[in-house]
Amino acid sequence: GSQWFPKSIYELDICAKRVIMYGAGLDADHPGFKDVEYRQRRMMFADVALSYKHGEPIPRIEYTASETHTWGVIYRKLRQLHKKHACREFLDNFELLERHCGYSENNIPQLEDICRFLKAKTGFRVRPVAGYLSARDFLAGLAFRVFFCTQYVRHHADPFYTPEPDTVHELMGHMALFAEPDFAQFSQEIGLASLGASEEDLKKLATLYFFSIEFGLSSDNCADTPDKENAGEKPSRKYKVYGAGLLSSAGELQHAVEGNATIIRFDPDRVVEQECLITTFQNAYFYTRNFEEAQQKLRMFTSNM
Ligand SMILES: Cc1ccccc1-c1ccccc1CNc1cnc(-c2ccc(C[C@H](N)C(=O)O)cc2)cn1
Ligand SMILES: [Fe+3]
Repeated sequence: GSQWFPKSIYELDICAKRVIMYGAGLDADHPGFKDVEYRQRRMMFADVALSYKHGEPIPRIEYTASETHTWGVIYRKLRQLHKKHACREFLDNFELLERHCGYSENNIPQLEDICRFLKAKTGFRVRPVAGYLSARDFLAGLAFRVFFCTQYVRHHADPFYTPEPDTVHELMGHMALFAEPDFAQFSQEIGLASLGASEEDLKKLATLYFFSIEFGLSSDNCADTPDKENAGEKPSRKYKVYGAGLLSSAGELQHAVEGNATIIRFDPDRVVEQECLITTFQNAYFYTRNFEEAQQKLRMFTSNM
């Protein structure tokens, strides 16, 4: 029969319980796997997420000294890289998070405070999630301007790249741009297109999400965007970053914009052919001029789906 999808924001409670991987990176080779204390801590976070219902305030977490230390190490490193490589919209909204939501190197912000801030800015909400949802359930949230967020902190063993999303990724990567109207609209339209979509179309939309919201680059706000004349000179700083998976990983961020990564124009017909790598750096990244352009190309693509 036809695919079920949530008809109201309250039915996201059903999606949130359909966790498919509690510890995507917690298989045998993940540093957290052997750490019993870490695994027990993860179970506490899962309980909070599974008992959350839409409309309730998000429970505040008392983070440990170890979690806060890991956060601080990453925060200081990422903020240096953000200043060089993050797009203007990200930087402007991140400053608001520092001013209004308790963002600092000594404090892991609370989802409840961020939720109130985003609701006032673009109507976006966040809600806790225990781990990976299916692409269908995850994208359905975006249709209602709801973003499922993990609340646990990555294991301290490798702070600059972790194979699974954690709260550092959500807070340092995703939150700032959900305060940006054009980005919020683009995100919601991916979600709307996913409601009731066929498995084939859903996979395409998840890949478009992946290479934009998670790993996207933009070229509009670069002082020295390349033109023909200086083609032969040293590679100028051509791209800025808006993808959360890059903005939360010091390792992959430097790989994408300081290494010699493959960077291709964001054209949906080409993007959907690219394989999404879940536990390593991507083979290629896609850039758009700006969110307006990405929005137009997405609409063209989904109207022909
Ligand atoms: C493969 C999959 C499983 C479950 C649900 C959806 C999918 C799926 C289907 C199609 C396209 C992409 C996906 C997976 N989507 C994603 C989205 N985000 C991540 C991801 C994002 C950030 C991070 C953390 C980052 N590396 C860091 O170190 O900060 C780690 C993983 C990984 N996969
Ligand atoms: Fe993410």
